[in-house]
Amino acid sequence: METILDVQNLTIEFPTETRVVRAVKDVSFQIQKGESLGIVGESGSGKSTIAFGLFNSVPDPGRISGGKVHFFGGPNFLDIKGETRRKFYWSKISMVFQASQNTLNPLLRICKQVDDIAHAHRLAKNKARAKAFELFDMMHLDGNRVMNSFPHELSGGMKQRVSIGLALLLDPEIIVLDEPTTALDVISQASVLKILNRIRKEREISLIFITHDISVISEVVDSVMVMYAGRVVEQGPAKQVMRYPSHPYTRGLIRSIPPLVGEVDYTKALKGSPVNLNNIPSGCPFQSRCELRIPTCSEIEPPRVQLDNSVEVACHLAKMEATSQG
Ligand SMILES: Nc1ncnc2c1ncn2[C@@H]1O[C@H](COP(=O)(O)OP(=O)(O)OP(=O)(O)O)[C@@H](O)[C@H]1O
Repeated sequence: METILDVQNLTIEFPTETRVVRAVKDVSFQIQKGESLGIVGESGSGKSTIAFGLFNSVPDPGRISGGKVHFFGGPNFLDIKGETRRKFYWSKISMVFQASQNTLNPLLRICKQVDDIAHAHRLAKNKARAKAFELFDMMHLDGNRVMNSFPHELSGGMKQRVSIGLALLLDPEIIVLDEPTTALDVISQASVLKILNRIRKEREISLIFITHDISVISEVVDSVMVMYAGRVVEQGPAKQVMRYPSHPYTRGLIRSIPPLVGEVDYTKALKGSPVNLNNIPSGCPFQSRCELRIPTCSEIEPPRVQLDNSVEVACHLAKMEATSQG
């Protein structure tokens, strides 16, 4: 298997007036060619900041204070600057931003936006348009109608599929999708995910899905990384994590998924709210919401332990269970 992306100990900080907020702490993961990874966690857990980190474009006043990002076994991408870095985007790795349908230029017909991308990357206009037709067709869009439309003439779901189509225009090898389906109804969500999965398989593209909703991606990703307070609390093959979640937070996220039929049981929902990054207690950042906490949880931050099922988890209890079984 070819490693397409290797992220090692990525740490990203936002200095505030009183202290430095560590929005992403020591995050490591790898993606192989054609593989998909889901990054999951509640709002504020650091998911989007990781994506900006991969592109070395963390918004001010943020800064990457540690770690390395290697694409295709190359040098640390965080050391690469200027034009080389810019060219790399879109052609090798591209991103579909949160509410990306709103990032389409409202003043330009879609065909003009295709031309702009072609121009910026020195691609022949007719080739780019032909490719866009092909991609829109794959996204179940009527190419003629879409190409001649202004964004406001398209529905939210169509615009989202156009954005994804545009992200594929230069044949990137990795696409990062930040909440790609949040603005869509359930049917459009399922359809967009199905299409993306098909494209991934056909073209062997690697995908990173970022979402707060674990139910959205559980069926379409190979592996899952669960984030809490900027840390990875559980990470491993999606089937294992979904079937046998080891971290109490992951269990809470899964229990909070509303059933497809019947009443929503609010007693199962995750209790409390995410920890304030300005004021993380010592020990485990999840301790105040954890029903299983033990004294050690308020004293020592749990180290990551590797379980038998290839899952890594940062929880004292999981570590104790693993040790007692092993
Ligand atoms: N521009 C910024 N200035 C200051 N702090 C920031 C900035 N962007 C992010 N942060 C900090 O980083 C934390 C993580 O933000 P991030 O957007 O990565 O979370 P997220 O998990 O993607 O949530 P959401 O789904 O709501 O975007 C925030 O809670 C905030 O403390």
